[in-house]
Amino acid sequence: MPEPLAVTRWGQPECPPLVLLHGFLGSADDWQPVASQLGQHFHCHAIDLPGHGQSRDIQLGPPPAFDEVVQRLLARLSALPAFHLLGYSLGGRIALHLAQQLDQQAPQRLLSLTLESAHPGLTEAEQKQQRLTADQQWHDRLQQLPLHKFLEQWYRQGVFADLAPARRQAMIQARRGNDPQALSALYLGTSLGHQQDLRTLASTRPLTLLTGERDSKFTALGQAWAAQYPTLNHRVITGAGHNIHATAPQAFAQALLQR
Ligand SMILES: C=C(O[C@H]1C=C[C@H](C(=O)CCC(=O)O)[C@@H](C(=O)O)[C@@H]1O)C(=O)O
Repeated sequence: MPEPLAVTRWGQPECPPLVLLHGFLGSADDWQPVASQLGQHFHCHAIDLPGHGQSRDIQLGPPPAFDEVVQRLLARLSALPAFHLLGYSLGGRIALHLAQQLDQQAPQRLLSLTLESAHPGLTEAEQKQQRLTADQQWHDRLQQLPLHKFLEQWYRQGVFADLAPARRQAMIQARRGNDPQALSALYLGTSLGHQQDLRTLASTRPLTLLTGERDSKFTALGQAWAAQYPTLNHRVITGAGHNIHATAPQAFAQALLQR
């Protein structure tokens, strides 16, 4: 019996369950800025993904790993008849794969799907290969550099351009407890280069995408996705960047509750 994924629970047990999936380098602790507000409306179940947080020792097989992560999540959530699902960035990409599986197996179990700054998938084989190459290069830096130097480079990527120096340093400090070896399998196994193009989910179920006004890349992705699938509920959060729940927690919680 494989070790279960770690889960942190809070909020009102009598309220509807909300499952939360953090992003790369994160953990259940990442939801702290919005925990109080979400806990008033949901029974929150924040998962630590493989290699992260209290699931640090949970490892995955060779890439691609989306199916394996989805099976681990289904095993961890088997006691929940139905739940709302929220995923941030890498966690949102995993949430898309989980939603696809649930929609095929037991669609009634997924009460709603909300993505925060998550890519729906690449469409061309060449794009996927280029992404796999880029992610391998980031992986190699993660293994070779001191972690704080990796994090300095990581949080200077374009999607994090909104971060003021103090906020960037706080992000870096919050991530310094990670184990680069432990992070490796999830990062490579759930690379965007391995992800399916799951845009069509926006036409088969209610799907909300939140992007930050100051994250031009993912806001543009959301606008293009909504143009192709007008049923996508794309909300742009004013003043926020890629990590909306950290930089605009009030607006994030309000958008989630209004979805
Ligand atoms: C830089 C890009 O993509 C990466 C950025 C965000 C994702 C993530 O999980 C970040 C979590 C955080 O540090 O707050 C990550 C992912 O989805 O795997 C991406 O690799 C980009 O330009 O697409």
